[in-house]
Amino acid sequence: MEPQLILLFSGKRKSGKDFICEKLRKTIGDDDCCIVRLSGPLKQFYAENHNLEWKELMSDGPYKEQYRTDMINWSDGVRKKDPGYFCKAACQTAPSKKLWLVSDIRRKSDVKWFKMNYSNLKLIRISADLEVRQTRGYTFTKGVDDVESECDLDDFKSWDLQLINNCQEDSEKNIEEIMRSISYT
Ligand SMILES: Nc1ncnc2c1ncn2[C@@H]1O[C@H](COP(=O)(O)OP(=O)(O)OP(=O)(O)O)[C@@H](O)[C@H]1O
Repeated sequence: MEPQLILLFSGKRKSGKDFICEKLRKTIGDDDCCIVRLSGPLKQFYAENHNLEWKELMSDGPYKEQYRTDMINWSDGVRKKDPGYFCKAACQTAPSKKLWLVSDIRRKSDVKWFKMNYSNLKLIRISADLEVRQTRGYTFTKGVDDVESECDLDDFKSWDLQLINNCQEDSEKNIEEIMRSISYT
């Protein structure tokens, strides 16, 4: 079964993409929806290639940050040959649910791939103030924050929803707004 609706989430590091997706998943329930992470197959293939612990890479800790730059460069090489490689891999292994929450689109080529392969999409941009992101652990890192994976969608204009996520209250409003804007049976 193909999903009836796919929500694609984008946002700068520590804007709270994962936080919002998890909250939404809990609100909607696992029967109808699941989170799809493009970083899943990317990290899995990177770990296999480099003899690393995949589960550690998937967690939100220092291990992930340690390898972030190299992972970006390595995955850019893969994407050069096939821009949709990680999107395809993530969707092929995603569970069959009515609604997919894709938590980490980063490039115009990700948007393009989903538009080419699925019809019912909503694009959602999450943002948070720099100071707030800093309290969540963000520090500017050269080679991570000034490259395509972090900046390519900064000038993208066709968002269906643009949400500010600075605090708990914002996140609750955001969930309500997303819930109002989606429909599937
Ligand atoms: N509205 C919020 N209220 C409180 N804490 C939040 C909120 N949004 C995010 N956080 C916290 O901020 C941290 C970063 O959030 P999250 O991992 O969702 O960001 P992200 O955009 O997915 O980051 P990355 O791109 O680095 O994976 C987490 O510890 C999360 O719990």
